[in-house]
Amino acid sequence: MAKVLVSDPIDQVGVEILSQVAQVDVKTGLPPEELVKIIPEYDAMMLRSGTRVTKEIIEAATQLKIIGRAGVGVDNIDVQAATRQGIVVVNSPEGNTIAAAEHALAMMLSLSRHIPEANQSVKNDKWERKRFIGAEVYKKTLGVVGLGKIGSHVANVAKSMGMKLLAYDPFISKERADQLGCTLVDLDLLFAESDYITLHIPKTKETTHIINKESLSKMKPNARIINCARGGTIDESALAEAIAEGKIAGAALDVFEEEPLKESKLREHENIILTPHLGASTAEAQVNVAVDVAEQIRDVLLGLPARSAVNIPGLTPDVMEKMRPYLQLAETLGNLVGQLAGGRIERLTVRLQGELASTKGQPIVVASIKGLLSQALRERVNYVNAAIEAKERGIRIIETHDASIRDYSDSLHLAAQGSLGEHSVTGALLSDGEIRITDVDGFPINVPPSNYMLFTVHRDMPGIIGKIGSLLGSFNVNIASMQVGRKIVRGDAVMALSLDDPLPEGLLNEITKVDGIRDAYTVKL
Ligand SMILES: NC(=O)C1=CN([C@@H]2O[C@H](COP(=O)(O)OP(=O)(O)OC[C@H]3O[C@@H](n4cnc5c(N)ncnc54)[C@H](O)[C@@H]3O)[C@@H](O)[C@H]2O)C=CC1
Ligand SMILES: O=C(O)CCC(=O)C(=O)O
Repeated sequence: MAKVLVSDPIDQVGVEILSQVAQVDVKTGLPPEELVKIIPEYDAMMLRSGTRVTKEIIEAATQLKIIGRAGVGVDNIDVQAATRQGIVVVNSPEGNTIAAAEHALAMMLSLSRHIPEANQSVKNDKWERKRFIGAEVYKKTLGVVGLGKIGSHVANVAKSMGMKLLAYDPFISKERADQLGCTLVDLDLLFAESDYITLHIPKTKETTHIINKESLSKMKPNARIINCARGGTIDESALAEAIAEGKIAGAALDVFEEEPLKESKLREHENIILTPHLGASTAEAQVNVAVDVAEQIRDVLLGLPARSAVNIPGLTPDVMEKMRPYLQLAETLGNLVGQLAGGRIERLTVRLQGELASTKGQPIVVASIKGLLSQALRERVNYVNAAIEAKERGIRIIETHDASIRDYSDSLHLAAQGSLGEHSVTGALLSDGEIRITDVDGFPINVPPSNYMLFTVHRDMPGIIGKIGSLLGSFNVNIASMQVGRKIVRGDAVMALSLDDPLPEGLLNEITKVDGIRDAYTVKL
């Protein structure tokens, strides 16, 4: 039975889903050295933001097939290392959207009305009504940085509270911003005009310290900043300094450069509100993300696709479902051409032909590479790491589309340059989804792929086929089917044989000695 490690607290419903297919061990708060020790036992891992899945942990995870992040951000996982090792990383892109948006809105109102300090004051037996004069958000300007799922919900609610909305997001169209009632502006204008600035961006190279000493100096003295997105997007010492000097009015932070927050000047100011990464911490969101991610882990352990994989570009379940027969075709042809071309492949050309030419090529290319590398890497190559493995091996991948080639209504042509020279194969799908190899090295044939195959290039002359048949028979190798393809009579021809048994050692050499045989290749599909 598969084993799943749950390394952060997740809702019980997630554990129940995982338990349908696996033994589930809930071990939270493990130190990294302990995690490295136990991770080799596990097939899957499920976590929130509390566990850091480092390269070291991934390299020790020899059985791991999937890492599930019960939440949005995967910045606590070394996704690159996981990809390299063929481990699928999934998340829950929408399960906690509302929770995080509502937390940001709660932070904005708490900042405006001094709720945390007023609460503390009453609990300290005081009644300080004059001390806590607040500000209304009505008719104030909210600058939303990052107009994705959470930013959009914040904008929607803020609009209904009568706020004016500015937004900065270089990847969002003006139409989408208009729909949300936001005016798209550049960052400097957003900083200069906003009374409230709320961040809803991932942490990237571009967004690291997007709020810094310089940007803080552009803000209004009454500006208040809210960050319920990612730590590291704000330069925390510059922020503490700006607030200490009265350059801006306050900040509310849920996320930090380092979590848990260590010694920090942020703690010193009354007009800074701090929460311990609670954006997703609602009962509803925790059920949503636990179900979403546990279902994906269950599916992957059952051999089904994951719906929100962050490291299988282009291969969403929809695409997988629609393209499955073509992906199978591509894998088979990749495997075949890889063996014909020998090891040390330098180049793979993938040509989508006929009606297939209008299809997005990337999934088919990835599947072809997976097939190509499958002899060398076996189960270590999958849809996650195929492209990266090819790149690291220096294999040039060329994708072309040609709608004018219509031998079959659609077909796939793969050519590979390897240590045995340049070889090509073409294949198509029959109406029942069966795969046919329709061309080898330019010779037309029509054979289904089979476990063991023998291909020969020979002179088209009487007697050759019989000789090969007898030779195979003398070694007790049974022929399941045989096809010959030629371009011209008595020129060169290709013979494709499906065999019930693998070729015994030495037989291939005997075959190449037969008069008229130019080349012979044995292939295992
Ligand atoms: N505090 C918490 O507990 C939670 C935090 N989050 C975090 O909130 C953030 C937003 O999440 P979602 O809205 O779900 O993500 P999303 O992917 O839907 O939206 C992110 C938006 O940021 C934009 N963006 C990317 N680079 C940008 C840049 N340089 N400048 C401006 N905009 C940029 C993208 O175009 C996108 O529209 C993420 O970092 C996520 O990890 C999410 C849930 C809970
Ligand atoms: O799991 C959590 O509580 C953190 C959620 C979060 O930050 C995210 O989903 O990006």
